[in-house]
Amino acid sequence: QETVTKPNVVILATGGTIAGAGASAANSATYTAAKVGVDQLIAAVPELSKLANVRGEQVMQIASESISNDNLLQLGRRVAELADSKDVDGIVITHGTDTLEETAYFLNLVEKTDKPIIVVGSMRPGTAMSADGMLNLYNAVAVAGSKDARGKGVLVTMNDEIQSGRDVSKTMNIKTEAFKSPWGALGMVVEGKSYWFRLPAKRHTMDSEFDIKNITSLPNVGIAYSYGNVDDTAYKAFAQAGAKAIIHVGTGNGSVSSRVVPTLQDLRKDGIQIIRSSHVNNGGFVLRNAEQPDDKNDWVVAHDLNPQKARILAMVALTKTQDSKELQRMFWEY
Ligand SMILES: NC(=O)C[C@H](N)C(=O)O
Repeated sequence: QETVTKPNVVILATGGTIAGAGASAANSATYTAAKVGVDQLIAAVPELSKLANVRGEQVMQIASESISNDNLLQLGRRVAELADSKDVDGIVITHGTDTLEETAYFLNLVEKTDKPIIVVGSMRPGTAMSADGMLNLYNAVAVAGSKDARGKGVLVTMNDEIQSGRDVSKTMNIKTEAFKSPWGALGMVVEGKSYWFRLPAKRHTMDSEFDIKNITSLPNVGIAYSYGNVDDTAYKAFAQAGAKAIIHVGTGNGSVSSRVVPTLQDLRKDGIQIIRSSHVNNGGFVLRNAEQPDDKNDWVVAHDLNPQKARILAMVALTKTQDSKELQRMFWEY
């Protein structure tokens, strides 16, 4: 009989709905997140042992809306330690879906490894009818253990799709078809096998200039949302609270209300970086000097990064530079 050596995959559990529990099987939306421990998650999918030698670690147990910068750093450091270990072939992180796109992008920027790192969650708790967590986890372990997932950056397996952690975003809060990228999925995972269609073009992991091992803390970056009749209250409050950068969530092209422009010009003169993004639903595409004179104002554009991803890159970038031109380069390259 042929002996196949199975890959070693570590599952780092952080909480979320994938570890959630409801009162009845009919509770697909009403439940408590972050209840079930990692050993129980693994035990619920016995088929994992056919894919890989799996072991679990409970890194934290929280709903992802409560993830802090310190949590991100803690998780990032543990991922780096495991990635450095010779007996680890791939890492899966179970995570709440609310900020999953932020954590996935953060790890994509700061982990210096080509080993697969997969972030996964679920839209329904494991106690619900048609719970999606088991299959999402099975797919995550399958991709984490596969050689062809190496070097593709941090990935997300939700709803049978393999998404780039850089691009993917939660676009819906109740359907299992929730995670989408404006530029499409990278591939599919079906019955434990991956099928690839495209590769990420942006810098990540091995090719990134950022390294979790050199990051001791992350700066305060705020996000201020635009709408009709907006004023500068939020921007001033973030500045007062010590923000080093403010992500402007503009309308359309990342446009800025005439009531807000002078404040943003002043804040920039005070040393705060102003980064223009957009709140359009299907992904923004903000270009320099379109609608606002960024060269003159010394502002930065987030290009296609949504506001919450722009915050992640701004925090990581500001650990290396305070120069707005360098910051803009990073926003084009990552
Ligand atoms: N579906 C989920 O995981 C939502 C939950 N609030 C969380 O992010 O932890």
